[in-house]
Amino acid sequence: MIDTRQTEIRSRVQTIVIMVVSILVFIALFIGIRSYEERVAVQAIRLAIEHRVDNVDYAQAGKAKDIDSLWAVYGPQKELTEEEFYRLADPIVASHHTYLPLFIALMGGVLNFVMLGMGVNAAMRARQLHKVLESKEMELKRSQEKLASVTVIDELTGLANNRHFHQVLSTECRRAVREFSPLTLMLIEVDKLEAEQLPENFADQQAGLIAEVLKGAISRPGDMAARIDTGRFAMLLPATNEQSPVLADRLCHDIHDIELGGHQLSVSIGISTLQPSALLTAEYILSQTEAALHEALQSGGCQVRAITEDPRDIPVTFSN
Ligand SMILES: Nc1nc2c(ncn2[C@@H]2O[C@H](COP(=O)(O)OP(=O)(O)OP(=O)(O)O)[C@@H](O)[C@H]2O)c(=O)[nH]1
Repeated sequence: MIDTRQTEIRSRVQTIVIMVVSILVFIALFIGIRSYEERVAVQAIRLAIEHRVDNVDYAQAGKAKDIDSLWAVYGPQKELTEEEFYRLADPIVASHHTYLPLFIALMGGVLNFVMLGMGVNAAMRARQLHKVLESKEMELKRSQEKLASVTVIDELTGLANNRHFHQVLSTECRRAVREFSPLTLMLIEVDKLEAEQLPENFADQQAGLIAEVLKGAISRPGDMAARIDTGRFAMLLPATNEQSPVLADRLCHDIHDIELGGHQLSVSIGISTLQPSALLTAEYILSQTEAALHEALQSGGCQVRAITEDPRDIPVTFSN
């Protein structure tokens, strides 16, 4: 999120600092030129007086920066009265004064007004831009949320993601009951490795390899492989009968054959094949399969546990 307040405060402070600095620069210029003019006038007066006064302390007179200090040098000579001195000095001073310092001061004032206007204008435009940006950010956020809600693919593995899996699971449960067909669900969990430190990205690479095995294992229309958590996968197999543990065993072995970074991969699998009945809901088949997986994990991992119903045990069907 953009911090509008901070940016506004910063630009205001910048404008004020620039204005203060420029005012100081113009004051320095004004004073500098005034004193330069005065020094030039002083030198002119010194030259004008020197041919009228004897025993002048030239070193002191050369150092005089303004008219009064020049008079302090000539005054003690008593050869010039103060009135005479200033009568001589005033026209010289007047002829050396220009309107340049005044012009600079005026320019400084005008420039500062212009800068103030530009600063105010820039602040207003910045505020407008921030408003536009904020609304665009909101739009982007809404689009991202919308996109996330329609995304069905797990980015890491290319399998279905957790949300999509749960949507399809509910649909398939209802379809299985309506079409009087068995439904198989497999939950596959990565076994914990007995290693102190695993290579970087190990978990991601492991997930990728397992996903490849799962994708390669199924070919029937309607089959679905999904990654539903960091180290957890699911296979949803519609119209798949109680022979399904054969497939689970095969997967378990195939994954165990894979080596990654010197470690042999290992998974535990819980599988359940349920026949169509009033019990067949997403929650029920998930809980059955979870229980089977839990047993496989509790038994030391790298194995399959199955809960399968025989079609002959389920006498009733219904449609929903
Ligand atoms: N849904 C589904 N189930 C499968 C698939 N492959 C195997 N199975 C299940 O695993 C069981 C044993 O598989 P296999 O040893 O390959 O025997 P199969 O009966 O020849 O399997 P198919 O060639 O897929 O008919 C099958 O009876 C199915 O229950 C598959 O691609 N999709």
